[in-house]
Amino acid sequence: MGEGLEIDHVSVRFGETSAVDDVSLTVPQGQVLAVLGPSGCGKSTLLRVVAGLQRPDRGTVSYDGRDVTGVPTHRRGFALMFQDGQLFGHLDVAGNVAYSLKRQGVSRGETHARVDELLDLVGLPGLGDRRPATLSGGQQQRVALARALAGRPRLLLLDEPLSSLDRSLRDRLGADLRRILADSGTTALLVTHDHDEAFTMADHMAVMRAGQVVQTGPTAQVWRRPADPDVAEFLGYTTLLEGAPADRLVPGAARVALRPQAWRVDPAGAYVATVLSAARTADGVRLRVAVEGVGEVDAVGALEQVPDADDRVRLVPDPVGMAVLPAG
Ligand SMILES: Nc1ncnc2c1ncn2[C@@H]1O[C@H](COP(=O)(O)OP(=O)(O)OP(=O)(O)O)[C@@H](O)[C@H]1O
Repeated sequence: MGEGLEIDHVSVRFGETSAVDDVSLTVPQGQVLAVLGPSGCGKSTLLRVVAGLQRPDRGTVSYDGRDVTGVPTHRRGFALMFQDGQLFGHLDVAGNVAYSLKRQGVSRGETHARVDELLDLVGLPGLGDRRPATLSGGQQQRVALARALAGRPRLLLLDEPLSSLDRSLRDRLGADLRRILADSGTTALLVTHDHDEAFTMADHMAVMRAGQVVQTGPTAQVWRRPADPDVAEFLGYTTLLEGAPADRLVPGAARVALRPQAWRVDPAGAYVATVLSAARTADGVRLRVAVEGVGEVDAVGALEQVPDADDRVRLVPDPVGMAVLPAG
């Protein structure tokens, strides 16, 4: 049995609802696994089982080969971090970070040094005497991470840690958290409904649907090779091509999923299309077009040239926005 977390055939029922249905997953020592799925798929329940806050009806949770299914939360050596940080407002930043160290009976001097080290790690040196209310949302999440890491947990459990932040901050902090977890060698399980959050923070991904795990693998691999159309749609692919159009785009492929970025308006493009609709977005123009010999797809263009419905445009396909799916 390997080192790290092992979830083995875990099921949880609430009355008629099968919240978690025979889920098995492993998170090897030092790895970050994101469990990605829509609201209600059972990911929070699964996280609660791992944390020891929910007893499974079936199955076991083990760490480093030891069954911890019956071990109380505070004796598992795991730490939790939630979407809204949940810092103690009456304590300053240092007091928040030191919280678990005090409870563990760590000496004052050692606590002081560890708090400084953790505030450095999360990019907030010197902010120890600030109150949480005087920090930005992103800074508060960094403090929450420092607090979670303080007791050197063998496993960090993260429940949508970035979802209360705005988009640009989310991307930046996500990349920072990934680096911090890697630098500290932390083993982590992240649950989220946001594919960007999963992608920025984790090396490996498990996609859940209706209580079950439907795909696992390295994040880039799941991204490039979604198991089925539902997974593809959940990952942000907006169109599915099957049969001849798929084969025309990617020779030999039976099904191809496309992101809007898979087609770019370009006068030099080899494909001819009729514009069905066009809308301005912050990143450019988003089009729905009917491509000759392919079908209806989304496309992107530059804001300088917003076409009208029924206009003819030329398009260049971009493989980066395409994923080949197994035949259905
Ligand atoms: N304590 C409970 N009692 C009854 N049903 C519950 C309970 N907790 C969760 N459920 C149900 O179990 C299913 C899975 O819920 P869960 O919260 O794990 O999903 P989720 O993917 O985390 O969703 P969200 O992202 O919205 O939190 C849902 O159908 C939910 O209604």
